[in-house]
Amino acid sequence: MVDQLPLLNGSSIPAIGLGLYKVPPAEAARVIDDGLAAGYRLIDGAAMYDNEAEMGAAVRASGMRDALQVVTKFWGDPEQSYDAVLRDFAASEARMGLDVVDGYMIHWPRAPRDTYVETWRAFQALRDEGRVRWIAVANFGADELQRLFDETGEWPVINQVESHPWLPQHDLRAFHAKHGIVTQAWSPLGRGRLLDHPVLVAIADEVGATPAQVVLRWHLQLGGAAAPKSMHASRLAENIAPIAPLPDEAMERIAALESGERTGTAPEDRP
Ligand SMILES: NC(=O)C1=CN([C@@H]2O[C@H](COP(=O)(O)OP(=O)(O)OC[C@H]3O[C@@H](n4cnc5c(N)ncnc54)[C@H](OP(=O)(O)O)[C@@H]3O)[C@@H](O)[C@H]2O)C=CC1
Ligand SMILES: O=C(O)C(=O)[C@@H](O)[C@H](O)C(=O)CO
Repeated sequence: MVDQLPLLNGSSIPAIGLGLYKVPPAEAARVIDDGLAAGYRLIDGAAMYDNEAEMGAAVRASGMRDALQVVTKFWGDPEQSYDAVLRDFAASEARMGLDVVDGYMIHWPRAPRDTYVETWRAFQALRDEGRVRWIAVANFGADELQRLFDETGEWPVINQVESHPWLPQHDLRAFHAKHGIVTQAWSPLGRGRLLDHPVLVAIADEVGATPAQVVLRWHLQLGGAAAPKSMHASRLAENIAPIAPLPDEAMERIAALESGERTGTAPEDRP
């Protein structure tokens, strides 16, 4: 059983979810079926991933709808506004064919447009109408989160941000923890690029696990969630299989890998 992390709205999410970025539409049903068989109960989709219809169809066909949390995201380009949210959400809803969407996220703050607060108000309206269970954001900084709260009185339940041993995001994690926001890591495996790092390979060898399992265990021990992606059934199972807690000295060796290196787009590069 995967750990559950409490959300500010009183519900919870599984600490490990299934990422769908770059899963081709024709492969999405198979990947989701493999994921559900392995134990995933949260699916991290987005309008931008071009596989929402297949995600919705796989969930409807699974016979497990009530046990699953289906997440999608508002891309916000070419327009990020109150009306654009209502329009894009209706399109996502129609593609997925689900009665309710569990989680809806603002994909990027797009801070130079200065429309993320009105965007958040549209998210609140969708939640209040019962079309979404919980509302969240991705790629927000602490100042942007604070402004959402100051102007609307509500924190997002999750901020999904790039995080892995090269980019642990300690300051942002501390801000989240102070306000009860869950940190959910995207590209939690550094897009697979850090899995052959000698330190991770050595720790994996010492604890009898794989480098991916060590990295995902590190995320859990930081108190956060993660949404790794894989096209392979064996890796999907590997990534969700629990391993024993890492000793403090292993956590310290992983902490020393911090370099600030990103494997994906920085928020300021998505204006
Ligand atoms: N909110 C946002 O802006 C963003 C959100 N995301 C979300 O985060 C999810 C995960 O991020 P993503 O960028 O996909 O990167 P990940 O860090 O999850 O890495 C995925 C890569 O690692 C490989 N991999 C996965 N498991 C293993 C394993 N056990 N051993 C070896 N290699 C492995 C995969 O290969 P293979 O598939 O061949 O197994 C793939 O190449 C996305 O799918 C998406 O849902 C991602 C980016 C931005
Ligand atoms: O996967 C996502 O959700 C994204 O937004 C990514 O495409 C992200 O923009 C990125 O890192 C592309 O390299």
